[in-house]
Amino acid sequence: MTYDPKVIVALDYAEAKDALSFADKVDPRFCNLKVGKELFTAAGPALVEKLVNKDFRVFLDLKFHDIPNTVAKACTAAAKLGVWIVNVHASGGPKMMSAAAEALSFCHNRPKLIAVTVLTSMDDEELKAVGINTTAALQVERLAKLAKECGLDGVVASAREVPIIRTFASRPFLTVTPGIRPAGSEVGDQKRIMTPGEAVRAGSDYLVIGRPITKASDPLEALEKINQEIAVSLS
Ligand SMILES: O=C(O)c1cc(=O)[nH]c(=O)n1[C@@H]1O[C@H](COP(=O)(O)O)[C@@H](O)[C@H]1O
Repeated sequence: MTYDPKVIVALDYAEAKDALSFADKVDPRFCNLKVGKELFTAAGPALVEKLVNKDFRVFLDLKFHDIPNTVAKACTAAAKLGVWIVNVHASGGPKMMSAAAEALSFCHNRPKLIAVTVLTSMDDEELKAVGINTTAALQVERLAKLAKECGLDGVVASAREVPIIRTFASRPFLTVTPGIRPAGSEVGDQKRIMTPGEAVRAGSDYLVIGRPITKASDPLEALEKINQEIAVSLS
């Protein structure tokens, strides 16, 4: 594959048919796709394999967070689907992350393994509510360092934290950033947001974008506009 689109469209649909209808209209040159908990629970591995067979790079976003053995086995099962990226929660700890990385090292067509640091829907106050008395930025820094030490390929964080991550983890360590909101779009439940242009200027490798595309009156036009904003910001 010679193309490397920066957008990962979050296919947060309730049914396989909606996801497939979107995938039928877009070209893998213009976006990657993400299958998350809602769609995977409804449609399962068969849908993931269909998207992979359409030549899309698929990020299977199941955010595994369990004991090391369970997460390692779940990652191995995900690898068998031919996905591009799988993820775990960094707060599952270093033993869990290392077990996942080790399990994947034995897989044919090894997917990239990335760790969610602090969900983009959380701010400092939410962190405090779960007993983490530091800022989201410092917690992202701590967990991203841990993920790197455990041999992961990158992290999920907000684009706001990418410059901090880049001080200790240069490419090819990946920064995958949800919480992307084009200017004027609805913020919804996201807290640590940036526009597509700001995110790529901050150094984000891939931008995870759901509702601003999937809920737009014309999703393809919304994707095209975002791709244009990214191209302008990179030029
Ligand atoms: O791992 C993720 O993809 C993820 C991590 C995170 O911290 N925040 C976050 O929003 N996501 C996912 O990114 C997508 C964002 O969707 P929108 O808020 O609709 O753009 C959703 O599918 C989330 O599950």
